Amino acid sequence: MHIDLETLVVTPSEMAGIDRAAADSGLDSFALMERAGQAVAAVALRHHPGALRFVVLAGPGNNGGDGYVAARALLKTGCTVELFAFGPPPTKGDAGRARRRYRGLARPFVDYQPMRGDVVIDALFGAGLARDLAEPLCAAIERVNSLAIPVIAIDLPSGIDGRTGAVRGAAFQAERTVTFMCRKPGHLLMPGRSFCGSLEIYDIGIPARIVSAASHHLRVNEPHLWRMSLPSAGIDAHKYGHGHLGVFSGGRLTTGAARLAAGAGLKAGAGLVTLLSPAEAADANAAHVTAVMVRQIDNLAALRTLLSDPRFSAFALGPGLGDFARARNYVLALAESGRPLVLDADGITAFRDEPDRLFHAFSDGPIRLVMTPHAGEFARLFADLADDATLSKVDRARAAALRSHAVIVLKGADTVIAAPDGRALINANAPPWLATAGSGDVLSGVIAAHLAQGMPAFEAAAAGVWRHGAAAAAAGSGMTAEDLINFLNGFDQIK
Ligand SMILES: NC(=O)C1=CN([C@@H]2O[C@H](COP(=O)(O)OP(=O)(O)OC[C@H]3O[C@@H](n4cnc5c(N)ncnc54)[C@H](OP(=O)(O)O)[C@@H]3O)[C@@H](O)[C@H]2O)[C@@H](O)CC1
Ligand SMILES: Nc1ncnc2c1ncn2[C@@H]1O[C@H](COP(=O)(O)OP(=O)(O)O)[C@@H](O)[C@H]1O
Ligand SMILES: [K+]
Repeated sequence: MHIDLETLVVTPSEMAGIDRAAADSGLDSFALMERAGQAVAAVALRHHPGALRFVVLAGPGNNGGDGYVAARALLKTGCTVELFAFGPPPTKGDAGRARRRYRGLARPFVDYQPMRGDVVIDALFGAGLARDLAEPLCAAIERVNSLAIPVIAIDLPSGIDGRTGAVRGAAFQAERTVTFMCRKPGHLLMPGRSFCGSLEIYDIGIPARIVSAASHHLRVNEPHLWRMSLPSAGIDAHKYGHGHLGVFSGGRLTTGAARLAAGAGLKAGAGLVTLLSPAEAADANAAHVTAVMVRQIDNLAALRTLLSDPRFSAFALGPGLGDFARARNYVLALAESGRPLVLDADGITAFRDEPDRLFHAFSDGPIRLVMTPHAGEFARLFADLADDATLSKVDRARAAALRSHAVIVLKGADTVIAAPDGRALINANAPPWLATAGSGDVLSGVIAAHLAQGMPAFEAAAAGVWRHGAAAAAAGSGMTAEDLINFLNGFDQIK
């Protein structure tokens, strides 16, 4: 069986379990450290063959142990190497052994004076970072950062929490980070990701089955995880075979957001898309669309009539909607109808005073609600989860999915997609220019188009987030939300 470590993400505590399982299976743990440190030395030499001196900053644990191995390997090649030890130098275990085999000088950390021309090997803390860094460490790290000294971080830039991606006091702004076996959440979640520089994942020889057995369904969002759920376009395809998506429009002055979602839905593959518009905005909508249709829906009775047409296969509600009472009534009617729904923006905010009513409405049967909040909208429905500083973004999205019986797309530079069954993905293909007015509306439309075509909710959301990021990358900086729609690729072009 092929085990895919490429997309797997393991937390530091899972990694510690993997370490133990590897040792229990008879693997030589010192050999793992040796390979880790050697890999770091090789990376340092490959990228900085002309360094004036390599400065290894070694901590008291196994991250430090990797640093002693790297220092020994670099010394052997004739480089200038200086090692500064923070805290009590390791005496026991693999790190103690690595320290004893290093024959160079180990000076106290406080003696380190950063100089231009240094290349720092950051071996202070990795997976074992347990608390905020104290002041002398923070000051030293900030000094290295301010001099723009290249830093090669071992496992994680010291100061980055591997579980949450948070900065614990201060962190090295690494040029590159060398990690082992697979990525950790701190490499992908913000702000951690922005401190890692380019990431190299090195296989130090822990069997894949041991790594995957200890992990808990967290992965990087990549097409092969959902490609098999994509709708296929047969030669005899009919437009209704690709579903009919209904997108609810806001009032007279706020119709643009729904039109972005509707346009994106059509481009993303829905067979038909209809804007469901209040009377006051129907003309404005009709004047602006061509392939997208417009239908007037002014009240619950009209919506119920529409829902009696079984060809409407999914809905998107929220972008630019405005009227919260209307939003709640419509959402509850949609829940009753059993149709899948993407709930975004005002559709989410509409339930801020009674989130349980929303969750209850979708609590039975297969998952058919996808919510796409940014952090602010998330806090409106899940205030306790948003306020709990001990939770990572993954923990938050997972807990919210479980509570709401919905797929949660918690947006941002590091969008997390989570399902009630615990599956979670971190998205990593979105360029920063995706943060532009209306791009969230486009995302709602793409995900809703996938639902309309019958994709399961988690895969629909994951594929939507990825296609959205890929479209932004293809559109390039300076794009607008309208441009983004035009750069959505067909399913057959997803590599
Ligand atoms: N998993 C694997 O298979 C492999 C893992 N490998 C490597 O092991 C690394 C994990 O090693 P690790 O568990 O020893 O933790 P590590 O990051 O060295 O830190 C722990 C030390 O730091 C200290 N400390 C913590 N926070 C602190 C703070 N704020 N301020 C000051 N001190 C603080 C803490 O002290 P304590 O909390 O006990 O007081 C303890 O002494 C991993 O990142 C990878 O590089 C490789 O060798 C290959 C195989
Ligand atoms: N720094 C960033 N890098 C990449 N993508 C981002 C960044 N910030 C936000 N995004 C993405 O941009 C979109 C913004 O959506 P949203 O917050 O709803 O804005 P709007 O309401 O203007 O559409 C989301 O898909 C989000 O994941
Ligand atoms: K480190």
